[in-house]
Parts: sequence; structure tokens; C-alpha cells
Amino acid sequence: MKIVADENIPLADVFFGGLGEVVSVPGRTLNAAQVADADVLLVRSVTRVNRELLENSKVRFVASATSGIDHVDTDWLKEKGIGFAHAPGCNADSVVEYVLSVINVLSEQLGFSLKEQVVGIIGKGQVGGRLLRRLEALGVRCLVHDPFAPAEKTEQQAELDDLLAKSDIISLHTPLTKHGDHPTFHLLNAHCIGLIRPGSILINSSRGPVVDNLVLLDRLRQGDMTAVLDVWEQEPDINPELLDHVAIGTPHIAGYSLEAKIRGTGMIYQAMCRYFGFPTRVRINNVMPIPVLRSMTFSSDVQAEEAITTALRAVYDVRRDDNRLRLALRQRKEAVPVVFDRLRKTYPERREFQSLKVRLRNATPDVKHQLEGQGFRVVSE
Ligand SMILES: NC(=O)c1ccc[n+]([C@@H]2O[C@H](COP(=O)([O-])OP(=O)(O)OC[C@H]3O[C@@H](n4cnc5c(N)ncnc54)[C@H](O)[C@@H]3O)[C@@H](O)[C@H]2O)c1
Ligand SMILES: O=C(O)[C@H](O)[C@H](O)COP(=O)(O)O
Repeated sequence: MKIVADENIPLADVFFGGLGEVVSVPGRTLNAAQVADADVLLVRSVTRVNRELLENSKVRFVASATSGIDHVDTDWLKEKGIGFAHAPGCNADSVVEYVLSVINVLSEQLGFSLKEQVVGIIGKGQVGGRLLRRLEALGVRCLVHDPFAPAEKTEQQAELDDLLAKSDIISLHTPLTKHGDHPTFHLLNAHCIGLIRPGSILINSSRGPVVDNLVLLDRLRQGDMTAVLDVWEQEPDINPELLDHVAIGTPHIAGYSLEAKIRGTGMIYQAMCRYFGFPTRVRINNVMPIPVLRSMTFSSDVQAEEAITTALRAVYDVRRDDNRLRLALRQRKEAVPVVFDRLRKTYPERREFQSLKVRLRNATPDVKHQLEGQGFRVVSE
């Protein structure tokens, strides 16, 4: 069996090597000739999977090691009887931790207390739902807008216009869709961006085109709101002027924790084994590397907020990713798309909060409870 795989799928050989010959290719430029004699195609979000790519191939199964599937023409695959799988939720904790790091950094830079903010979550799926739970564990008031997955608590439920007008922090977690009852392409258009209150923060880690980037840039030029973008229109050729106007800008890496990427590979491996009726021999937990930072100890007088900030920043600080992007673009040695893709390809190892064991010496049960609510593994000593 010939398996053509995006070179940015980590551990592809470890998972798929026992199932066939694995051929690694750059996903962004993958073309029909490269998949013509493949049986299986494994992609990430940068490969457009459609008739043009596959109509003359013998590919029987396609999998994307991603949550989003807007790059895949699933209707065409279905029509042709080609199997398809993706990895829902593989990187949800990674994106949640990206957003929590953003909020943590901005609360210090802009001088606000998170507990006094209203956070509006648009899209309550794997990412939005988990973000909601972590924020609730911190005692933060949240509003939720999702026409397909209403909030469990009526007081959280909000129409889009209301959420935009009432939230101090707005975080987008919808897929990119162009059809159906509630398409999200330019969901945040001129009308919606106009509803965002002066002083509010908009975070987009969903897909670039969910926000009309030119309208956003116009609003940011007025200097009365803050935006954070991990995803951009026209990736990888992002607009440098927009980067200059956002408080934090990163190259579509919110979901790039090592756990998320390996989970993504493992999930599509399991799906392929199910599809072809193969036994699964490789286990995700058995191939997950041990983190460099394994534990951290706090003494008895630590307060929950201080412990969470210290642990959170030790595991992930979004400013490092923002710096890498700005520095690389400032050097002007490479074109914008080259920088964007290079930073993604050479992304340094980043771990999730659950990789850190927090040791608490005589701390109160509240500190333990709050750290656990943010996903850290806590041991009381
Ligand atoms: N930046 C990154 O690295 C990264 C990582 C993971 C996912 N993503 C993006 O984030 C998206 C969400 O991820 P997920 O894992 O939570 O997906 P998901 O499918 O679990 O959740 C998406 C949610 O959005 C809701 N939704 C759909 N249309 C909506 C609309 N018009 N208004 C409000 N809500 C709407 C759905 O009902 C669903 O609950 C993915 O589709 C992907 O595009 C980005
Ligand atoms: O939808 C997702 O899961 C992520 O946005 C996506 O996977 C980002 O990484 P990429 O596939 O482009 O490497």
C-alpha cells in the first residue's frame, strides 16, 4: 500500500510505516502527479483535497490530521466512494491554552482582572466548549453563541449581535463554512465588527476568513480595540500591515502543541486501521515524548492566581510565538509566505498544561482545585 503523507505530519513513519510505504511530500505544493499511484493520502490543512487533485488517482482513503476540514471537498469524496477521516478535538486543549495565554498576557499588559471581564465564545464545539469550562472554573462570566449547539445555561446563551456588544473579550471557534443556514465566511463583517465595543479584545484562532480582515484592519487603525490573530485571510501570504496593528500575531500555531500534533496523527492512524480492518498496533500514549519541564513546586503561601500564572507561563507563553513571527518578517530576508510556512514547519516543542505535574506543599484545597480546573496535574505533599 502506498501512503502519501504531508511531511509535517509528525511520527508518520512510526504510525503508518507498518501499514505500507510512506512517501513524505510538502503539503502546500502537493499535486495530482504525486498522488496518482497512492492508495492513501494523509494531509494537514494546507492541502486542497478535491477533484482536481484526486480524479486521476487510485486513492481509496484520505485523512486529515486536523480539526478543520474546509480544505477538503467531502461531498466529492463521498460521491466517489473515497473514505475520509479527520481528527476532531485533537488540538482543542492546545487552542484553549493558546487563548488562555493570550488573555493572561493581555490582562497584564492592559491592566485588567479576568474575573471582571465578560468573555464571548462564538462556536461551542471541541475548542469553544473546553474554553468555556476552563473560564468557568476561574469564575469568569461567559456568553456563548452557537446556532447548532446552544449553551447549557440560558444566561449564557446570546445572539451574535448581543454577544459582540456585551463582551469584553470575544473568542472565535467556528469552522469556516460557505454554505448552509449559518455560514461563517466573513461572519464578522463590517456590521459585526462595528458592534464590538471600544476597549474590547477580539481573538481569532479559528480560520482567517471568518473575520473580514480588511474591515478589521480599518477598525484597528482607529486604535480603539485590541485584536489577536493566529489565523489570517490569504495564509501564508498574510498582510504585514495587519500584523503591525494586532497586539499578538502568530502563524496559525494555536493548535501546535506536541500532544495535539501526535494525537492528530494517532487519530487518523486509528481511523485508517478501522477503514481497512487492520489491527491498531501503535498507541498514542506510548509514543508521546516525555516533556522537558516535568514538575513545578509551590509552597504553602501561594495564591491560586499566582500559581496558575506561573505554571501557565512556564508551559506556554504566546509572546514567544508572536516574537518569532515579527522578528522573522522584520529581517526581510524571505518573502512573507516563506516565513509563515517556515515558522510552522520548524515550530519548537510546546507542551500542554496536562504535561506539568504541579506539586503543592501544604496549599489550600482551593489552590489545588483551581489548578486542576486549568488542566494541570496536581499532587499535594
Ligand atoms: N488555529 C488553529 O491551530 C486551530 C486548531 C484547531 C481548530 N481550528 C479551527 O477552529 C475550528 C473549531 O474547532 P473545533 O475543534 O472546536 O471544531 P468543532 O467542530 O468541534 O466546533 C465548531 C463549533 O462551531 C459551531 N458553529 C458552526 N457554525 C457556526 C456559526 N455560524 N456561529 C456560531 N457557531 C457555529 C458548531 O456548531 C460547533 O459547535 C475548526 O473548524 C478549525 O477551523 C484552528
Ligand atoms: O484545524 C486544525 O486542526 C488546525 O487549524 C490545523 O491543523 C493547523 O495546522 P496545519 O494542519 O495547517 O498544520
